[in-house]
Amino acid sequence: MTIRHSLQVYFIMGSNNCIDNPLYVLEQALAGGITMFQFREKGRGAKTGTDKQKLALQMKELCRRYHVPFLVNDDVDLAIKVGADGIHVGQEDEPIDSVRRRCPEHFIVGVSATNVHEAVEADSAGADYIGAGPVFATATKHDAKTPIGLEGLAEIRRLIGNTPLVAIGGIQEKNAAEVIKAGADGISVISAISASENALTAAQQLKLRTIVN
Ligand SMILES: Cc1ncc(COP(=O)(O)OP(=O)(O)O)c(N)n1
Ligand SMILES: Cc1nc(C(=O)O)sc1CCOP(=O)(O)O
Ligand SMILES: [Mg+2]
Repeated sequence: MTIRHSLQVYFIMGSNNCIDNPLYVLEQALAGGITMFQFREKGRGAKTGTDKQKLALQMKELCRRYHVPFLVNDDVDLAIKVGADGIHVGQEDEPIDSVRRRCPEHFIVGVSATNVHEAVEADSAGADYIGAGPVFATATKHDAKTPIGLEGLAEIRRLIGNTPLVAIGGIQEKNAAEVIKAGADGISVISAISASENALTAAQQLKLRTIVN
């Protein structure tokens, strides 16, 4: 599967994003058809050190069983150590050229963009995909920037051409289809799955809403 296609339903989660056991939630989401996963262990109550590494390895193994790419957020050293499929870095994380020098050649390297300038810069720097957002308001990331809206997402698509593009921030079943229509190759979500009553059906519904006819 190409990176573009893997972006269709890109689930992001850390242990502090869900009430249930995160491994149970992840397996339900995988069974429901998510196409990429990012381990994002940060914020209040997040695991650290060997506890974080152990959970990363357990989540990686689950993703391997479902043939879904396993990426790590921010923590390049951990991504390399656990044999992840890639890393996601934002504007305040390790620069992409430094990440490329340190990571295995096959690594998927995703880069965040909160505006058109950052998107064009990330594209020029050789990001494998761009995570653009927040598209809508979100309470999940305490330091999220001002929402760019569907217009901002469409402008980014116009400026980066065919580079794989995933939208993030406040995306739910009700607005997923319009995000794809605006030009994203896929949606990236945390709470739409991690805070749902049923992660399997939540993933299934998001997948149905992101199919382009
Ligand atoms: C797919 C995707 N897009 C954007 C982000 C946000 O990354 P960043 O700006 O580095 O913020 P944190 O997630 O590190 O708080 C992401 N993680 N994934
Ligand atoms: C991790 C993250 N990054 C964002 C960005 O704008 O770069 S918004 C966000 C949180 C997404 O959570 P939810 O799907 O629950 O809104
Ligand atoms: Mg980051």
